[in-house]
Amino acid sequence: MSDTALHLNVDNISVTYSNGHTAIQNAEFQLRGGSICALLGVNGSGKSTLFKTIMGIIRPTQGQVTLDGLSVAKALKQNLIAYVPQSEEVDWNFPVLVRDVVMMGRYGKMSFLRIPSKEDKQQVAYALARVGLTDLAQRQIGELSGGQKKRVFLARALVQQGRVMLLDEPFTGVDIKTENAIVELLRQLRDEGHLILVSTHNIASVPEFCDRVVLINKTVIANGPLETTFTAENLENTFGGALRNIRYLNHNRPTSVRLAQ
Ligand SMILES: Nc1ncnc2c1ncn2[C@@H]1O[C@H](COP(=O)(O)OP(=O)(O)OP(=O)(O)O)[C@@H](O)[C@H]1O
Repeated sequence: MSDTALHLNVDNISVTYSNGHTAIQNAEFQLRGGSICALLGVNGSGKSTLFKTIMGIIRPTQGQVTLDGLSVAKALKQNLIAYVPQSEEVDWNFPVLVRDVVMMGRYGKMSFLRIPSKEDKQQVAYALARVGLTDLAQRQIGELSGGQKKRVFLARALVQQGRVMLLDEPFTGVDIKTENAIVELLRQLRDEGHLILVSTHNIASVPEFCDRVVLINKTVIANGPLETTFTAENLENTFGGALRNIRYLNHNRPTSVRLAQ
């Protein structure tokens, strides 16, 4: 990893919603570019809240998030962060074409008139090809399958060319072929120096493509390289009774994990 790799610093943040509920308390970890990190935790453990805080959608009540020393607001202005939200957070009835949703990822690079340049159009075409959606560019987003919808937002994040990519449950509702295609794309982005933070409930797939893990339950239970952090003990501390069928390999590292229904 080069010295120029980007640094994401989550510095002792706490987040309390307006109803008084504290979703994150004293969470702290650091990540660097050129890695794929899994964000793991039970339902309601604060994963989406953490993403939204890193994206500047929610302000922490304590602590701060910085990227290469920049505040989130400044990092966003420089288009450093791209976000692939959970599907439920998107209004799929909004009448807009696939191509236009992807073009939204270029808005930060356009003048206020938002007239796409040749470069903008080329980037959109390239991103659509990279996620295998070229043939669906003229479709309304509401007319896509679950997996295709995910890929539209991946393409939008790609054209933004952010150095940090946050993916909230990118594998939910997608078939195995699409999951493999997304994983391959994430690997390529990692190799290009991007920092990928991905929340997933598919714990069994984590060792296949992640180099690091952050385990959370309101606060950070453990974080670090896969080899030392993705351990049965840490997973049990994070998921408790929800874990079943852990098969252990060397070094106490699970090779196969299934969550109880
Ligand atoms: N807008 C909100 N106002 C109040 N509480 C909220 C709000 N959004 C989330 N919460 C609460 O904050 C906690 C963390 O929620 P969050 O959505 O971050 O969890 P998550 O780990 O992403 O869950 P999941 O795996 O189910 O997507 C939960 O207890 C949730 O009920």
